[in-house]
Amino acid sequence: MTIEKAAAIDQAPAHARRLMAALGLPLDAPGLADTPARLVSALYELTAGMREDPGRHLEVTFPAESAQSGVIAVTDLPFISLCEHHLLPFTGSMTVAYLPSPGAPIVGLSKLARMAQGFAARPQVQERLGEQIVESLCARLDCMGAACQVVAEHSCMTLRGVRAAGAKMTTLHLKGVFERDTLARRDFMGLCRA
Ligand SMILES: Nc1nc2c(ncn2[C@@H]2O[C@H](COP(=O)(O)OP(=O)(O)OP(=O)(O)O)[C@@H](O)[C@H]2O)c(=O)[nH]1
Ligand SMILES: [Zn+2]
Repeated sequence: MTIEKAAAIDQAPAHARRLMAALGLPLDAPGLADTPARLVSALYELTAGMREDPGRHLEVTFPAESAQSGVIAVTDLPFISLCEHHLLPFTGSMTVAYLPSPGAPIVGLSKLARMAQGFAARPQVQERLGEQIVESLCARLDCMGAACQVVAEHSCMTLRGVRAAGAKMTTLHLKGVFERDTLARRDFMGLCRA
């Protein structure tokens, strides 16, 4: 973080306090005294992906054991993101996959999760999140394609507004071989949530 940004974040609890005051919240109540600072701290944590390049996690690779490998996927990957319209969380799970080019290095499994969670830790819409994940895989890895399914519950839609408790959004992004080849797509869809 730059010195300018460090100074700005120091001011943030005072701004949060003004926001709470404008809402008529009882700032003098003992339980709320530290809430402005906690709110800033929580939002800072939930936007950590703004302060990193999530794709850098894909730089840790290993030589492939054999020249021909199949689809590599991580399934049921949990994530927390912030809806950019309301700054309320949306949470769920993802299936993230890529097909390495023959003989190309493969990436450490946890790095797929770190990369995906890094893009999630930004103000997002779900569609962009899935797209950034497949674009990052295709840009950083020697692969024939990448795919990502995201299934999430948006609290802006379940806890407020239309209050559609339990409603979920599903998005699918397919690139390269997953877009062109029905067999690769079928393999991927077999790994995804129904
Ligand atoms: N496509 C898409 N829409 C989203 C996502 N997150 C939130 N939204 C929607 O963004 C829209 C914002 O609409 P607005 O009318 O500006 O906001 P609002 O008045 O709070 O709308 P309501 O939620 O209907 O009360 C809402 O329909 C949200 O459900 C997302 O990841 N993808
Ligand atoms: Zn929202």
